[in-house]
Amino acid sequence: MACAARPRSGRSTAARNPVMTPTFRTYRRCRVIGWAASATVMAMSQSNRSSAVSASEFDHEELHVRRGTRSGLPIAVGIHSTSAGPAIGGCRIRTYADWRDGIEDVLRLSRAMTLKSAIAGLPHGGGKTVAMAPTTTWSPEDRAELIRDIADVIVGLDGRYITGPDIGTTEADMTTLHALTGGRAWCRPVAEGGSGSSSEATAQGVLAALKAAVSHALLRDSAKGLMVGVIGFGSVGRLVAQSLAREGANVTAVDVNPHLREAAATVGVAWGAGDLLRQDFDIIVPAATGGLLTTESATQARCSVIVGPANNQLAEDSVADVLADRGITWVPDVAASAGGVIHAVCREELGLDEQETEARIEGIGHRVTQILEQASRDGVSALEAAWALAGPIAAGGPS
Ligand SMILES: NC(=O)c1ccc[n+]([C@@H]2O[C@H](COP(=O)([O-])OP(=O)(O)OC[C@H]3O[C@@H](n4cnc5c(N)ncnc54)[C@H](O)[C@@H]3O)[C@@H](O)[C@H]2O)c1
Repeated sequence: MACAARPRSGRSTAARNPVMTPTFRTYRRCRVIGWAASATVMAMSQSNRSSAVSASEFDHEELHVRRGTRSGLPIAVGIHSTSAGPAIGGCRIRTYADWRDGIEDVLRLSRAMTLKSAIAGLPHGGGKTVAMAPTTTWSPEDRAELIRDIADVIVGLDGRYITGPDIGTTEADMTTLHALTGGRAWCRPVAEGGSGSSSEATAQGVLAALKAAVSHALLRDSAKGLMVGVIGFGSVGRLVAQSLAREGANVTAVDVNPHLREAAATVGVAWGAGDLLRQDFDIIVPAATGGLLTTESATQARCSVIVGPANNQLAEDSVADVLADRGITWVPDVAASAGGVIHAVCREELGLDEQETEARIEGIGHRVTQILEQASRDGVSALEAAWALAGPIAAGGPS
């Protein structure tokens, strides 16, 4: 049976900080370097796109936009902050309907990485690479040229940015990038000296975050007997679903790939249909792509807790207020999804063993409790509480 949502008091962030549309002013804070820099800014200033973006969101140290000399494809690297240490964040290769979506992606994702690193207590700021793949079919040779172009951009950043895998890149790509950039790429395969796949560590972090959220919102010490909907049965989603089913939760999963249904059945996970967010569940685990939570979907959501690994779950920051106002406990994805990056940093940089690394990942639960308690105490959204807690750390202050 799904639990009732609790309303909360307090003024919304959106009310205090009016949202701005992207304009020249929004972007001028970035040090835009490289190909089409001024065109980028001007095109954005003339754009009538309706997506709303807060001005502070794009307060980046650097935005590099280059056309690869071999591939001819646009590559953008956003460095949001290096205050706490070199910026870290994955390398995404994907097709965008409009190149401005790629720029927006790199800015949003690199900013989120600053918050994620700070919440996780890592000595790093946030960065991201977005390489815009062609809409037409391309060959493995074309792709290899793009990887070499990406390496050139990273080398040019003199150690201010370290990359890793993300949508469209693999551990094998990290082997290539590691070799071409003098080690500024993490998560090579374990056999090659890297920390390998981050999926298990990410799932462990999501489970720690979920336990903290269930304790805070539902006053329970486990998910046993609760109804859980998992959206996305991929690498992380299936590990989370399987673990919760083993714990005694009633787990239902959906995925756009219907072939995963059999795999779900073998681990005791039911297969659902339609939009789980609009169905009765205690907990929803977003484990597919970003942007699941819009003002509309947040208004119609019927669960008590939302916690999952998907990056950029909020279509815009103000959705965190909609969720909080409706009494839905949303765990910021920057906290819930940090297990993977904690694993990479602990294993590849800090020299910790697996046991010490696991303990650091479990610490996500403690951070989530802090965020949710502060949000309740101050009557603000979990996103605002996360920035209040981690903002000073992200700026290089005490942890
Ligand atoms: N893998 C990690 O270590 C890690 C770390 C941090 C964040 N994340 C984020 O977590 C999410 C899941 O990561 P993953 O590694 O499991 O990815 P994945 O690609 O293995 O799995 C994603 C799954 O979602 C499904 N999917 C896509 N769109 C969907 C939709 N609209 N509805 C239902 N299912 C849909 C895909 O078919 C796929 O099975 C991603 O957003 C990723 O960026 C992953």
